Amino acid sequence: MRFRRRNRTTAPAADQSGLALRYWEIHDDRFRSAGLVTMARRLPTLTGAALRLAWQADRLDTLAALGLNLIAGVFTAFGLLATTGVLQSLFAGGPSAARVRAALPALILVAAATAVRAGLLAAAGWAQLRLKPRVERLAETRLFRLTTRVELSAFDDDEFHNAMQRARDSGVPDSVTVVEMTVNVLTGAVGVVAAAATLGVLHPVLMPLLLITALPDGWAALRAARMRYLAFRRMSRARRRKYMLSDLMAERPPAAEVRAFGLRSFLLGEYDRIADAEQRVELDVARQQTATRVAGDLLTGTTTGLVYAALGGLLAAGIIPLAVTGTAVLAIRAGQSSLAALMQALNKLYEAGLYFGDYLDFCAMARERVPARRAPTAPESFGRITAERLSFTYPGAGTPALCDVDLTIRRGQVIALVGENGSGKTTLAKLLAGLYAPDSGTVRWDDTDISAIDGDTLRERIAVIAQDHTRWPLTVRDNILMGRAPEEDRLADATRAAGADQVVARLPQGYDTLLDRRFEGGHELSGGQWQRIATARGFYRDAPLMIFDEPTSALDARAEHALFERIRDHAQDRTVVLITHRLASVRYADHIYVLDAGRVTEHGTHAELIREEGLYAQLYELQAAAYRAAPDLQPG
Ligand SMILES: Nc1ncnc2c1ncn2[C@@H]1O[C@H](COP(=O)(O)OP(=O)(O)OP(=O)(O)O)[C@@H](O)[C@H]1O
Repeated sequence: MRFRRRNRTTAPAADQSGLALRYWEIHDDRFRSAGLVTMARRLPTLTGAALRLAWQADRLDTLAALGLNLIAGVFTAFGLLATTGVLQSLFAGGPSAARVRAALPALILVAAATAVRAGLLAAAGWAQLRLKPRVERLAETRLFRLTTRVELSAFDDDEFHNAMQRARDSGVPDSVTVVEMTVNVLTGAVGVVAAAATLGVLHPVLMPLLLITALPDGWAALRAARMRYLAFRRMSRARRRKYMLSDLMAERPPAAEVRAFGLRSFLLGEYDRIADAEQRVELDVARQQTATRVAGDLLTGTTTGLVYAALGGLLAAGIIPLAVTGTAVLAIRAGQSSLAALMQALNKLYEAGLYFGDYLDFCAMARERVPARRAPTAPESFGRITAERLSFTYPGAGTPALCDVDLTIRRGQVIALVGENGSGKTTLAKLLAGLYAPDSGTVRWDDTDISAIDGDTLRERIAVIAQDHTRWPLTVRDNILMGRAPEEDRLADATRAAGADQVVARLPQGYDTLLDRRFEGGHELSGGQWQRIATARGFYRDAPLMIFDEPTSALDARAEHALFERIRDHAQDRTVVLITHRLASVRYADHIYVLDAGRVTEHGTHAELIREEGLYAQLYELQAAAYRAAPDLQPG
């Protein structure tokens, strides 16, 4: 089963409940795969996968959970057969005391079988409980191992997000349920087989009667489970939207803007709209489920009545004696309760299997998007980086973000990427950093095509200070080290180079200050202070290629000037790609590339580009004119 591409409709469409759908409500045509027959075919694979997961989580507990349940089943059959001995002795002729005495050995066997069975089931239950947290942890760890390795473009894909959300929401918790229910199905099945075998030994006609009583209930339970799952899938996009809105209303970062822009009623309105749609679907499901359950109960009552009538008929016709009829009633009762447990477990297994199937599908989908490990590692450094005819379109975007871009960077140079908003500078930087793979064209480090080398080792050699850098809710130290080994001297150098030393000096616990106000003792930084910390992170990596994307957008004039000076100093033995709109600082770059609508339209030194009188000259002149416009405000 694979994810099919859904029609990416943005126009409102009507659904079964008459709702006008928005983009987050569009149907998934994979609903058909939740059918009973498809699912029945898939169950062995799913239970196999779940048991493998359990086996990897803990072999001993898996063996104990399965094995002890099986042995307990043998004792169920044994106890039932011993009951026949008790009843036969009790229904035989002679004085009551003698009959009770005769029944005593069989009675002791019944008691012993019941006690052993209870002990075995308790031990199996304990093993199951121990298995639970381990399986869940393993499933979750596997998920995060994949989500942190998949190619970056997966995060631009709505299908990937939907699948990931479902896998996280229900797939992970239900991996445990599938394991648990597989064991319960086995337990129930063993109980049913024990009761059926007992009935078979008593009289062959009795065995099918037991099965007839279970069918209606099983049918109703499976149908109800399928309804719940379909509703869950149908609303998965809406749920994502709802989570997003709840984060906007209850998380710290947007809290100030929610108030400043008076967004409260807008957000609550959107939330209500989605919650209403979700509620309508849920109420609909509740109604259908109740109807199904009532139908199932009616049918179960009827079939049970018929079974007892048949048993009475067999007794009246003298086909089975009274003692056997008594045991048969007990065996049918025991079998029915095992069947009910089996059906309940099968039902939960079916339902959890649907969600666990989503988890497995997501893992398979993510695995396909994990970049292949390549043997060649990235060179330690380079003499020259060349990009040739690079083109790239974001997944689902109509127009390319980059088109036939050529560029050369020599070691030790500062290269500037300049252009208006949306011209493709950040995208080009991400391609140079190996974060996105180009659709066509190549990036080479000397003669090595970076698409042929291991991505992780390549990124080790590159420091990217992103425009939208993450404000990690960690200590200052961890924010700069980013998991690398701590070296106090280098940490101090990097912090100083980024101008973050003044920030750290003012913090109550210095490098150990937690930068998250949501926790006690947490501290918040200003935008510019955060930017200095992010820059220090880049300097600490000490990579041969450094990419600074708008590193001074939040800095004051003095800090901006100082940072550009330091970036130039750093470029002496490293190479810097600088993206900035501050053209006064760009003039000192060794080479400037001007991008316009994803293409390089001009390149050269500052002086050459000014002489060319193209886009760069225009933008530079605009900024310079802004300073010349008020000569009376200029110093001196
Ligand atoms: N993740 C994405 N998915 C789809 N389109 C994107 C994505 N990121 C950027 N784009 C689009 O690609 C184009 C280039 O964006 P990019 O961020 O490279 O521009 P930029 O030159 O860095 O802009 P700015 O100066 O505003 O930072 C834009 O049209 C933008 O809308």
